[in-house]
Amino acid sequence: MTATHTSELDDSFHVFDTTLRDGAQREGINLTVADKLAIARHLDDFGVGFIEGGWPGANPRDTEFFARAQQEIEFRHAQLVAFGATRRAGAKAAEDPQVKALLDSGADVITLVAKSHDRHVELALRTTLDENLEMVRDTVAHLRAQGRRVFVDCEHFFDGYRANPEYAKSVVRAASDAGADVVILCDTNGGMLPAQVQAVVATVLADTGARLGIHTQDDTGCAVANTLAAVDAGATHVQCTANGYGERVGNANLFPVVAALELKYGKKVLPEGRLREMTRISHAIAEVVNLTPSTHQPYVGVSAFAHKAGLHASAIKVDPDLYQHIDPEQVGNTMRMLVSDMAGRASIELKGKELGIDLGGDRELVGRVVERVKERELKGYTYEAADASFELLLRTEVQGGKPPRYFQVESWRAIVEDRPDGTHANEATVKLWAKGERIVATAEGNGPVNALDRALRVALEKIYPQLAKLDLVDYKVRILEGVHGTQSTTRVLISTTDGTGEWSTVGVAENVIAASWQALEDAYTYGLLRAGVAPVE
Ligand SMILES: CC(=O)SCCNC(=O)CCNC(=O)[C@H](O)C(C)(C)COP(=O)(O)OP(=O)(O)OC[C@H]1O[C@@H](n2cnc3c(N)ncnc32)[C@H](O)[C@@H]1OP(=O)(O)O
Ligand SMILES: CC(=O)C(=O)O
Repeated sequence: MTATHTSELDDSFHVFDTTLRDGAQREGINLTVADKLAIARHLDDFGVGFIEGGWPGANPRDTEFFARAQQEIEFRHAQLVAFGATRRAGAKAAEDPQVKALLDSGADVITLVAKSHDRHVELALRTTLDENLEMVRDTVAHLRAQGRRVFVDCEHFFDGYRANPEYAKSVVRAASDAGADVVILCDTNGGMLPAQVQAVVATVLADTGARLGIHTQDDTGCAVANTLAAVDAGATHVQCTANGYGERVGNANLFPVVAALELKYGKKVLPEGRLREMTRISHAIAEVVNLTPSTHQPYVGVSAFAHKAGLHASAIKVDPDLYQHIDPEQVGNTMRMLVSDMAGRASIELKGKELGIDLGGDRELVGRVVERVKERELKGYTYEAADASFELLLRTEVQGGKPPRYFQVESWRAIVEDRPDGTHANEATVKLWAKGERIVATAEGNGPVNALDRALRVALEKIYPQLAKLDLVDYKVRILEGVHGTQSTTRVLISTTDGTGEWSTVGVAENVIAASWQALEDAYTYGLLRAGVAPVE
């Protein structure tokens, strides 16, 4: 059995996470037992009350997960939940191997999925409506007799309620009367809207008196709203998944649901201080499932508190609350200023502050930076995606037009040789001056940009050994429509890391190699600045 539940939260409201069961049903997610254990630790750390770990007996991985989770994880907040179905028609729960596997999992809490839509009973289960009610009663009673706490997920509840409300409610009553602690109304096909959910939950609560929970899928884009509508109607148990992972388009996203409950409803659903860990935990789970975190996810996305419009920035300068619905720190996120051609003076001042560069309230200087950004963005540069190039531009203006410089390029050249056997040789030569020395370096690479990058490194590494730590981690090219009709320009964005941080730089030119060179030069210059190397005079 799982470790004793030690959370300071009471039982009157449940945050139930099903990332490891329904979340794992998302296309593209394929979790190992080690992944599941890692996610369970993150969810427990976040402070959810219940973690549905999977369907023991359905596959060896889920069976192993339950065995190992109970041995290896000391749950501080959550209780582990096993998921399975009601017994088969015409059999006894006590003799059903699937039900036995749920007990064998050792989980103290078991969620049973039950049919509550008459058509599903007849077509999918191929049994009678009465026998389905008996399957629910028998399975719940058997698990209760074995000392387990039971939740019942009423599959397709809302569609079933529309078709046959009395039957759908009779399934809720059967579960509750047999000893289920919570009966969860599921929008399995995800087709509901908030007003419908709210009305049905309120009626079922009034008519059955059962403790109700809510489980929503996001097929209408309303899973979070539907979950909150159910809470408004009296549901006291919400089933969600981290980052909204789940079957088809996904489930109700745990993070906005919990944030809304804590910050908008004033309900204490997490242990003290855990909400501030939400952004970190969302990203950590994305890392484990190997999916890039959505930048625009509410509350936890990197863009959730990123401000681009100049008018917004000018008000934020006075008070950040004027353009933010909460203080980002409440959920462990941070406010960011984006610099682009939509920026005004206030955006630049706030960005300067964020970068630790004192603009000293110099209106003329700030105005010059605004103009320069707008002028360069018109040519195709983009500074919201190239933070390091913006910082170099800002420092250049602060120093009266003198850029931070570590080397002076005399010339560069890249050659691509097409060979008769269809292969290509790429070679680049860079000639530059650094600390009074003229350096000529040549290198080969797997493409002309890679050859240039290597030649630049060869040229500079002896003088600046700090560059050895730098790695180019991303390279993006985009062809931009020409300002004057058919002529087009190329924009290159490069991301670089030194192992402790990452920065992006931009280059724009008619020629992709020239654009890449600009972005490379900025990347290396910024890397040296970050390493604390003093620019040469
Ligand atoms: C809405 C949801 O997301 S519910 C969660 C669904 N999750 C999954 O299905 C993932 C894990 N599932 C599996 O590994 C497999 O489907 C298993 C092991 C559970 C079952 O596999 P199989 O025995 O080969 O059956 P299969 O998947 O083809 O069909 C499911 C069976 O369960 C029956 N069933 C479906 N729902 C229920 C229910 N609530 N209560 C009892 N039986 C049910 C079906 O009628 C069908 O019975 P049949 O074999 O007599 O036709
Ligand atoms: C139980 C469940 O996952 C559903 O009905 O959607």
